[in-house]
Amino acid sequence: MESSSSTPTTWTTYALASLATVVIALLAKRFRQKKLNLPPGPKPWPIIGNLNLMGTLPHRSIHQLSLTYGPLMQLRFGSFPVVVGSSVEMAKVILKTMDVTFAGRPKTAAGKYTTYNYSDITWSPYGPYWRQARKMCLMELFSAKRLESYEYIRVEEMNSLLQGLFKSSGKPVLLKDYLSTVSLNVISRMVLGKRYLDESDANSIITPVEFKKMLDELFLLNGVLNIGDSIPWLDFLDLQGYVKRMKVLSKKFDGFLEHVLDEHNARRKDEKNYVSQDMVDVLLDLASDPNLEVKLERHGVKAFTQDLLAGGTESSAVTVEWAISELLKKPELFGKATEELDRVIGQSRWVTEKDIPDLPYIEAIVKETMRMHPVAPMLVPRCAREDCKVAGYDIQKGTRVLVNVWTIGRDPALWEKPEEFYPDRFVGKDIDVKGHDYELLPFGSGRRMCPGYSLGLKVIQSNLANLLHGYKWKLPNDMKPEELDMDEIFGLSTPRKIPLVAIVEPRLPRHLYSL
Ligand code: HEM
Repeated sequence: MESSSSTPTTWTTYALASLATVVIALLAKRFRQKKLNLPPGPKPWPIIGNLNLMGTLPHRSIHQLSLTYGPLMQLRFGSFPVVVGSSVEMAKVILKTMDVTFAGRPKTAAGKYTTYNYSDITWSPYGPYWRQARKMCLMELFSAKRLESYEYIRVEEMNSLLQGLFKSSGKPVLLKDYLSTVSLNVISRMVLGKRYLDESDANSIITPVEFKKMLDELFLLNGVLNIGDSIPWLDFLDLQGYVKRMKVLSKKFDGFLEHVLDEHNARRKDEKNYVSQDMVDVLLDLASDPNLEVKLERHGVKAFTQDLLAGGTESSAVTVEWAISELLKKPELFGKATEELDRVIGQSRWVTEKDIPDLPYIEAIVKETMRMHPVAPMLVPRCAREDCKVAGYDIQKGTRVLVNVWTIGRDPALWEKPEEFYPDRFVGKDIDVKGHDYELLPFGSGRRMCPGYSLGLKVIQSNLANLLHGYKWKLPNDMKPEELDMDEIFGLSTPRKIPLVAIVEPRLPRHLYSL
């Protein structure tokens, strides 16, 4: 009897106790959140957060918002807080003072599906695997010695660009095609040991056109705002169809990379006095090293290889195309560049990489192009690895962190007439692009800074210098400079929306073009 009469009381007690616990937990959470001093930002909508405020060019939408909410702003993309730094001071805090805290990368569908489940360098989380990858970049892949040893490749490929343009003199040319062929061939020969994607190679399993399309798709898919990344419970619907495209793309890349690794492994096995000749060889050597701190698996070698091919191809071509476009809009600047080239180099030879430090105006054009058209306008997203405070505001662990270098490049407090393409602003100024001048960060800064920046810069500077040294440039069909469209499209890189078409005429003695 006693037990039966006490049962309902016990249940009621349990139920009340549980309810009280839930209420206390909810109140505690609310109380904790209330106490958080989050950076200012627009009020988020339920479910979508602030995604409704993002236009087709998110860096521009975010720029507009930062004019209202200030240099440290918090947005919400679906379920995730996103903090944006938009000033030199904030860039310095995020990329230098608190670099270790913000050295993570968010988990995205692109990282999962297109980079072998985050096994590449760009999307791998901060930790021993990524640290080892960066060490390899520093010591093996991009050491000054190795880059110098590949100079002959860069020269040969640039020569074929200059020759190709000579053959098309007087006719409209699609500059980007020429530029991405050079970049692709340079990086392909350095990383894979040969052009691989040579039209004339009967064994080639992929055409250059197809491969460039794959790289364009990779850059686009790595830069898009995929709804499933922001609203995980909608992920399975793949509303924009991006995940499907990622899976198709990764299959294509994998087929190609498998072929590359098989060929390299065969040579390692068959050649008597085998020595490593290219970056894939170096990666395979490292993968077979038993003393490596963290094992590098076959899929890791493929992921790194793809990263290097992608990082090395698109960005340099995009930057040179923007530079020539800006000059065509302000043709009087061609004269300043050629005056310097004629004075320093003369009319009897081409420009070499070693000449670049003697060509401050060319360097200034490159910097000005990177200020106005940074390839990655908000760098690559980072992720807070722990709760922390920036400028007195609370930033929660897992927050995605962007640095809007596009906004910094347009800050009127830093740049006079920021909308104007004016390379002279850099002449005689001690500002470089190597990650310590926070007003100009096209390669980022800190631990996650672009490891390929010195290669990228070499290709951009020497290609641009020779394009200006060797050719006169004009717009086709008597197009006026003001009619040249300067719209961009957003992805992981930010190229011209309408590729540049221009007409070139040689400006050096003819015999120099038989390269
Ligand atoms: C114009 C040329 C280039 C530009 C403007 C550029 C820009 C960038 C930027 C902005 C980042 C992100 C930095 C950050 O998160 O703070 C990055 C990362 C990276 N870049 Fe580049 N890049 C260029 C060329 C290259 C080249 C030539 C390679 C390799 C061949 C390369 C490989 C990478 C890799 C692997 C990362 C990821 C680094 C990490 O997460 O630790 N890039 N690049």
